[in-house]
Amino acid sequence: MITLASPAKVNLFLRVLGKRTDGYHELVSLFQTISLKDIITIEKAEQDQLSCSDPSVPTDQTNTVAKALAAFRKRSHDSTSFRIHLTKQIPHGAGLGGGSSNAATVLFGVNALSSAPLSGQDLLQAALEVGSDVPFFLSTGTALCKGRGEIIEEMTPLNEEPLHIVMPSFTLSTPRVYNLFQAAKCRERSYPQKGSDIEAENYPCFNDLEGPAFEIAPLLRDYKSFFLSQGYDRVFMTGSGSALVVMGSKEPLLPPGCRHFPARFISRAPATWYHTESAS
Ligand SMILES: C[C@](O)(CO)[C@H](O)COP(=O)(O)OP(=O)(O)OC[C@H]1O[C@@H](n2ccc(N)nc2=O)[C@H](O)[C@@H]1O
Ligand SMILES: Nc1ncnc2c1ncn2[C@@H]1O[C@H](COP(=O)(O)OP(=O)(O)OP(=O)(O)O)[C@@H](O)[C@H]1O
Repeated sequence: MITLASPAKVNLFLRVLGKRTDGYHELVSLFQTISLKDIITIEKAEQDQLSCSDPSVPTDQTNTVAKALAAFRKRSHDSTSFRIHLTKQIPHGAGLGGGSSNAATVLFGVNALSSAPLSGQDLLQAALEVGSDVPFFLSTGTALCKGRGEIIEEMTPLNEEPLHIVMPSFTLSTPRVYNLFQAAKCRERSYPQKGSDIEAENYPCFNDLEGPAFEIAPLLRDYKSFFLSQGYDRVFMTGSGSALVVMGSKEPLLPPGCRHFPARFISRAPATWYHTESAS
């Protein structure tokens, strides 16, 4: 049996360039893994069995882990069955990529337990089949991502920064947020075009999806203003929301009903996976 950490991500900046003919949006985003994590155990078994500590997460074929197993088998032609258990701590519908991270972690784990039939490139293709955010989680933790998110420029780790994830009592649907995105309503901002242009201690923090997300959930705009009024200068939504990121070490005062997760940036060494103890 192996036990692996499955970390959340934040999008430190997320620029949406426009809608493509295939329905997806073209992005440029600085992705970073953080210490908030799920724990996944994987072992070989007589038949597939998926269980989860959170009863609100489906354990059928719609679970990203089941999709990852199917994508692995399609390429490896290996029919070994696995018992997989997810201990969830990452809130879902949050823009923290929890389901995507679980899928990448399982791709890494079953490939390792099966003596690595898939190459790194095969794993990336299997990952993209599951979702746009999944390939990033096969990186070492800091990357400038383009395209749907699958064109990954790995970077050296950024400076350690404490942050706070604030999770409202409501979630947001990724397709719904993208559907409301209007490029014309977005403020033009300059952003680094290459990973090598990004400084470890100085990078922009913004999210072009805040406009549509705040339209769906106006409370989120009030929450952002509330944190800015407490003196934080970097407050932004991650992914398609609904979680907000508040950068800084001081613990923020929370609006009623919100949950709070202190976190920090993490990375992994190539050829290993995220350690279960490397997260808070
Ligand atoms: C918002 C982010 O989390 C930023 O990292 C991602 O772009 C979302 O990635 P994800 O959750 O893996 O999304 P997917 O499962 O691939 O796509 C769900 C839906 O989101 C929309 N979608 C997603 C990614 C993208 N680049 N453009 C899109 O328009 C599409 O409507 C798609 O049908
Ligand atoms: N392994 C999984 N973990 C969490 N949710 C899952 C998983 N598999 C399927 N889901 C479903 O996917 C939905 C979105 O979960 P996820 O954690 O990926 O959201 P998210 O934080 O919005 O992610 P993203 O940033 O990738 O859009 C959940 O509401 C849940 O029903």
